[in-house]
Amino acid sequence: MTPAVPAGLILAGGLSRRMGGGDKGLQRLGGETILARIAQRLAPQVSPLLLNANGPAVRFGLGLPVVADTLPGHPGPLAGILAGLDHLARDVPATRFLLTVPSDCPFLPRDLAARLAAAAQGSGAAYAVSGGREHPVVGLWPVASRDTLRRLLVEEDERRMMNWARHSGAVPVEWPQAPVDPFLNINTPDDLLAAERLLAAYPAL
Ligand SMILES: Nc1nc2c(ncn2[C@@H]2O[C@H](COP(=O)(O)OP(=O)(O)OP(=O)(O)O)[C@@H](O)[C@H]2O)c(=O)[nH]1
Repeated sequence: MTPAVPAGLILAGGLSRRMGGGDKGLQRLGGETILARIAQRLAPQVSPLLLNANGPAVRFGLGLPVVADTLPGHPGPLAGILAGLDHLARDVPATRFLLTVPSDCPFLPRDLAARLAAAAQGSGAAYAVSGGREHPVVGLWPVASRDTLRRLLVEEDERRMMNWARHSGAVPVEWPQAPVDPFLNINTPDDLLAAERLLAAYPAL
C-alpha cells in the first residue's frame, strides 16, 4: 500500500549550462525564484520536503534540509534520487516513498503527489506525462528500490531516467496541458522569458 504522504526532493544538483551557469532554480519568475515557487507547491503535498544540491547550499536560502550527491562527477538526476532514497532510509525510516521533481518546473500540479501515489498502488512507482511527453524526473519511487538504483548507476553506468522508470515498473500518469503544460521546464534565458509571458497571461498559475 502506498502511503498518502511521501517525502519530496527537489533536484537542484545539475550544472544549468544552458542557462549560462549558476543555478537555474535561482532565476526569478513573477517576483520570486523558481525554486521558491516549486517549494510552495510541494510543501502541502509531501513530508519532509528536501533539497538535493551540490556545493554551498546557503545560496538557495529556502531553509530546507539539503541532501548532496554521493556519487562523484555529476552523473545526472538519478544520482540525486539515489542520494534522497539513501537519506530517507538512514534518517527518516518511517517514510517509504520519495516524490522527485526538477528545479526548473515552476507550474507543477497541486495534485502531483496524490495522483502519482494512487497510480503507484499496484506497481510501486509512477511518473508524470503531459501531452504524450514523458517526464520521468517527476516521479514517485519506493525507498526499497535504492539498492537496485545504486547497482544500475554504479555497475551498469545507467544515466537515463526513462530506463530507470521502466526498470522499476513505474506507471505513466497523464496531466492535461491546459491552460499551460504543468511540466513546462526552464532551461534557457528564452524559456524564462516565455514563462514570464505565460504568467502574465495566467496570473493564477
Ligand atoms: N543531483 C543531481 N541532479 C542533477 C544532475 N544533473 C542534472 N540534475 C538535475 O536533473 C534535472 C534535469 O537536469 P537538466 O536540465 O537535464 O541538467 P542541468 O545540469 O540542470 O542543466 P544543463 O546543464 O543546462 O543540462 C534538474 O533538476 C537538475 O538539477 C546531477 O549530476 N546530480
